[in-house]
Amino acid sequence: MLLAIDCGNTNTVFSIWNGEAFIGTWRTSTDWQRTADQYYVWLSTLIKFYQIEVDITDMIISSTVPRVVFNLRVLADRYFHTRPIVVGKPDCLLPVDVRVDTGTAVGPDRLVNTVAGHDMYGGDLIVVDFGTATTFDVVSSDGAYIGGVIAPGVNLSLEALHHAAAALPHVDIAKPQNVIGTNTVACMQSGVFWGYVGLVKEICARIKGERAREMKIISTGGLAPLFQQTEDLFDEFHDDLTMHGLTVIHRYNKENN
Ligand SMILES: Nc1ncnc2c1ncn2[C@@H]1O[C@H](COP(=O)(O)OP(=O)(O)O)[C@@H](O)[C@H]1O
Ligand SMILES: CC(C)(COP(=O)(O)O)[C@@H](O)C(=O)NCCC(=O)O
Ligand SMILES: [K+]
Repeated sequence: MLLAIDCGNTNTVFSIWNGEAFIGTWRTSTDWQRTADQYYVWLSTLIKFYQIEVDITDMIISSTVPRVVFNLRVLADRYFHTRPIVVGKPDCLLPVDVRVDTGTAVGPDRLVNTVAGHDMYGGDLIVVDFGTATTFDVVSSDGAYIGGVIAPGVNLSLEALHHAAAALPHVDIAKPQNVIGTNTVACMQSGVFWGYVGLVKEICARIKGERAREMKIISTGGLAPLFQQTEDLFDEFHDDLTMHGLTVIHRYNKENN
């Protein structure tokens, strides 16, 4: 069985797969100081709670936080006696090309999203991932990652308002009923939510313009469901796109490495 780990700047998601069959998924906050022993206690407790038969033989990691990889490697070695594939490392093969400026270290999550998008939807794609940051990954007709856009994340934008302005409270994001807010919280939610709708529309339109072609827009990430509530920003929504990409990359490395 495969343990696939997607570590973002906010959350780390563990998923277990038996070939193509999905077994289970659990989420913890990202903390580079968490040790291999702590991960194992947490994971084995959940597996026991759900009464799942698990035999992990393989592990693949994508991490936007380089420091967490050390303890995840120890987890693989000590508890599962396996050497993990780490996306972005030279010994991890990718089934797609990466066409960016020399020396650019593309976020591994963006590479994984590209592979998943290409596997599921072919080419000419824009993958929008609403995580800590909001990323737009542009996928060419042959499935290559050819660049994209990085914008501040939705929660990050709300946090920035709260931190910089003494009278603005901490606010959770929600879709506001109206654009004109009649209280502070509604005003802040409106600015970020509708501002984001505009940001997504404008950036996607300009990407399509620059590429001079129609492109399919796919959304994923923790906050993607929020924007599913608004008028057709996206052609597809895929909750666990990144996890799917990790299984594809794992299989590709098993077959070719
Ligand atoms: N179901 C949810 N409802 C509300 N906020 C969420 C949910 N899941 C994640 N978030 C928030 O969305 C943001 C992005 O989450 P996530 O996609 O896990 O980020 P990352 O991949 O960067 O760790 C975080 O600020 C997180 O707190
Ligand atoms: C842009 C990101 C911070 C997004 O990370 P996330 O929101 O998923 O935690 C991550 O992909 C990253 O660190 N990228 C490196 C720079 C690049 O992709 O060009
Ligand atoms: K992201």
